[in-house]
Amino acid sequence: MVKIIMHGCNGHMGQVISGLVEKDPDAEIVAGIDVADQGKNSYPVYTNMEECQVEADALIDFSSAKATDALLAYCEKRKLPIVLCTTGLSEEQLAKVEETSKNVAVLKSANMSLGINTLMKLLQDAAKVLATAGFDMEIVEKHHRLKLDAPSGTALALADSINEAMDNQYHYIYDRSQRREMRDDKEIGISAVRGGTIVGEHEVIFAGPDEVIEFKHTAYSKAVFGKGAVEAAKFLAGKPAGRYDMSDVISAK
Ligand SMILES: NC(=O)C1=CN([C@@H]2O[C@H](COP(=O)(O)OP(=O)(O)OC[C@H]3O[C@@H](n4cnc5c(N)ncnc54)[C@H](OP(=O)(O)O)[C@@H]3O)[C@@H](O)[C@H]2O)C=CC1
Ligand SMILES: O=C(O)C1=N[C@H](C(=O)O)C[C@H](O)C1
Repeated sequence: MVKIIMHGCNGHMGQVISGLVEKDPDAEIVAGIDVADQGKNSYPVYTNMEECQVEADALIDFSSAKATDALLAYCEKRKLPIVLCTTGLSEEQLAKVEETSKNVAVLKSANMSLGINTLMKLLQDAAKVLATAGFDMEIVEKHHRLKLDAPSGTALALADSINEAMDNQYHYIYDRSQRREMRDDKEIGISAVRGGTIVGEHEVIFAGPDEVIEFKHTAYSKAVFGKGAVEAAKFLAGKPAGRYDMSDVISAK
């Protein structure tokens, strides 16, 4: 039985995971942490992270980048493996994630779904052929009106995956509204759409002379992220310090 602390337990993803774990005989949420105790969880909820000293095997985080610094320090101090799913982290926070992973197991992934993590690999192969042949690459992401960060962490991760396969020759363009020049060969354009209740859509467009190839992933429910996060917590329990990602979880299955 894997014992989990749910950070951001009152939020949309915190509630999805609470529901999934209730039906899972191999996992249990032993405590939640959030800014308030709204009385909607069956486990104890702490509003002061430091006061939560409940024994656990892993912590799952879906909260806010504002909480990330304190959360990393808390998990490092407690030697508590952390599944970090919050997006919108700053460069400084990304460096802190690397530092923390020297002392405790950290699995950071902007998208916990099997589909997106498979797409990342497919895109590397596609880019090696198509970008090398001069195709332009653009990413368009669409999310619900409540999403705070843009572009999505997933859009950035997809771009990074492509860029890594292309020896990091590309730079990212987020806004063309002030530009009066043609697109350059080494850019990946990233555009964000926000509206309604769209769970999450990512399109990667390879546009070449007289032909276009599009890869598209659509999440139809937040459960795809929740399932991945619970699997990640089970995988991470008992792991030594280090940086992990969803490809480690998928290949261990
Ligand atoms: N990696 C992945 O697969 C996915 C990542 N995400 C990311 O996860 C994050 C959360 O998403 P979602 O659940 O939809 O967002 P919500 O806003 O619904 O939930 C976030 C929760 O965290 C709480 N919170 C805010 N600040 C703190 C803090 N300092 N300490 C503790 N809790 C805090 C919020 O409280 P309050 O409402 O009072 O502010 C809220 O209860 C986002 O960054 C999102 O992009 C989302 C889906 C999938
Ligand atoms: O905020 C969300 O909802 C999501 N955020 C993640 C991101 O920023 O990529 C993952 C998913 O697309 C949903």
